[in-house]
Amino acid sequence: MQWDIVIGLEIHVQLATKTKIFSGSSTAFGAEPNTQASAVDLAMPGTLPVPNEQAFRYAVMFGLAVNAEIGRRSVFDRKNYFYPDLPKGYQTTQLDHPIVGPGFVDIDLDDGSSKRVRIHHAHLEEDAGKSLHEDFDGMTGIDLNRAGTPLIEIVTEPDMTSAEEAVAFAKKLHSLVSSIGICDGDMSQGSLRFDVNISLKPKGSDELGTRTETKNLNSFRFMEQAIAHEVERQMDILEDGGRIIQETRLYNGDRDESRSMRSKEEANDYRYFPCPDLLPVVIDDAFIESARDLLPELPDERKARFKEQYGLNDYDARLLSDDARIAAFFEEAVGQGKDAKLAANWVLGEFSARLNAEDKTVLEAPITGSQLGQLVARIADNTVSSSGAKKVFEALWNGDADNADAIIEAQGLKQVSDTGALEQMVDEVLAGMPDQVAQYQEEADPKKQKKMLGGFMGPLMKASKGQGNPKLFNEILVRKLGG
Ligand SMILES: Nc1ncnc2c1ncn2[C@@H]1O[C@H](COP(=O)(O)OP(=O)(O)OP(=O)(O)O)[C@@H](O)[C@H]1O
Ligand SMILES: [Mg+2]
Ligand SMILES: [Mg+2]
Repeated sequence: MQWDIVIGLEIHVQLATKTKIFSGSSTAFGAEPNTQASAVDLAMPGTLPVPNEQAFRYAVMFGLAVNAEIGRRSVFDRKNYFYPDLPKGYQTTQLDHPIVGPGFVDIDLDDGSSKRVRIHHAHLEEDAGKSLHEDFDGMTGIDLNRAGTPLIEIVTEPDMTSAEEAVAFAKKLHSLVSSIGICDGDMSQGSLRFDVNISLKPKGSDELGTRTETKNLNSFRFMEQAIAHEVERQMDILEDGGRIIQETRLYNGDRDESRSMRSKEEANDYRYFPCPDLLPVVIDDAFIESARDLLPELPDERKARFKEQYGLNDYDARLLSDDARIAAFFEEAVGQGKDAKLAANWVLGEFSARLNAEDKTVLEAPITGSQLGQLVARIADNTVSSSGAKKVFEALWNGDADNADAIIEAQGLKQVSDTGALEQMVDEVLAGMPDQVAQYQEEADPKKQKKMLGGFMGPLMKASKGQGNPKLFNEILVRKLGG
């Protein structure tokens, strides 16, 4: 039997506010456990929550960035459940009146096509605390520093049909929330967490199958693995004539295993009701417009600009525009914008490969965009050959000098582009190879002739101690041999 895969995502995005959503406690990461949880965060009797305006501003910025309607009147509800890291006994969240209504995000796929993923809504809520199992023997530690940290939960429609699409969407969302500055984007600190809802249906069928939800994936790689794992598990069950139980599952990426956390039958009854401590929040036009003013260029807009301004193709433009830091590095390297395609090749090629190999982010790179830009300019104006440029790059990266010109000078990598000198070398080399010259001139097939040119290049490069400009050598050769 052939199956269609159906995927919908719920994404928790930690908002980059300085303080919590309903109190003045700090949200800074890494403090001593339980030093940043106030009486309000723990809902001690007699305390009252005070909404953090910045959290609303960030949520509205997100809504605008995903083309969504903004909820003009959003209401907080209590979602009641019992868990050790939830001291209030309920999570303050939004159910029926979220701050962000329906919107969409367009994703680019590897085959060059693009696809629209609809956002069902996004709501504001507070995070819970954290249970710590590692440092405690026979006990669980509770750290409430995270309790009350503002989140938006983004819920998509079940529009994705493969792990590739789901990961592309997740990456796009990561790029979006980081670019607009509402989230620090640090996945290792849990700033973005993905819940993946997956079901299968017979190929072509209109009816959705029963879904499972795999919770709390915090890396793109685990997300991809968890989807592959769950699709296979469901397929095995369905092909054996079984049925899928709607349940929440946990995936262990280190072991590539998943287990059931709870089924729908044993699911919590959350007893949602409007929070009596918080009034509905009304968002007016002025607030929306001031949030819009804070939005920087969005990745999609940047991509369009890169194509237009620098003449890049769609693929390069996307790779360079998704991450604001890579985009900034590229634009620094491009300088006046003359050699954009070459700069793009170096940023996406040598530079990115080096970052990957050393597991570094752009910000940790030992060279700046303008340093790379100077090297690119020297390649473009023929001062250095492409093989010489690799040596210059290496030296820049290692900090041997802080600019390409100094390295080209110190390592004698300057190409000879003085035509007079090059012509003389060509004359001397050709004089020493009369048989090959005759052979070339007798050859009628231009393709074969072109190949034969290679035979002269070796001796020419040798004669110029590797510093002759190959392009110019080639031009001179063709001219002299042809005439
Ligand atoms: N048949 C299905 N197959 C795959 N995904 C589905 C299917 N039906 C719904 N979904 C997706 O499941 C998600 C449902 O999220 P939603 O927040 O509405 O409910 P929930 O998971 O029951 O609640 P909670 O927030 O408590 O986890 C959405 O992303 C939706 O697109
Ligand atoms: Mg949900
Ligand atoms: Mg869910």
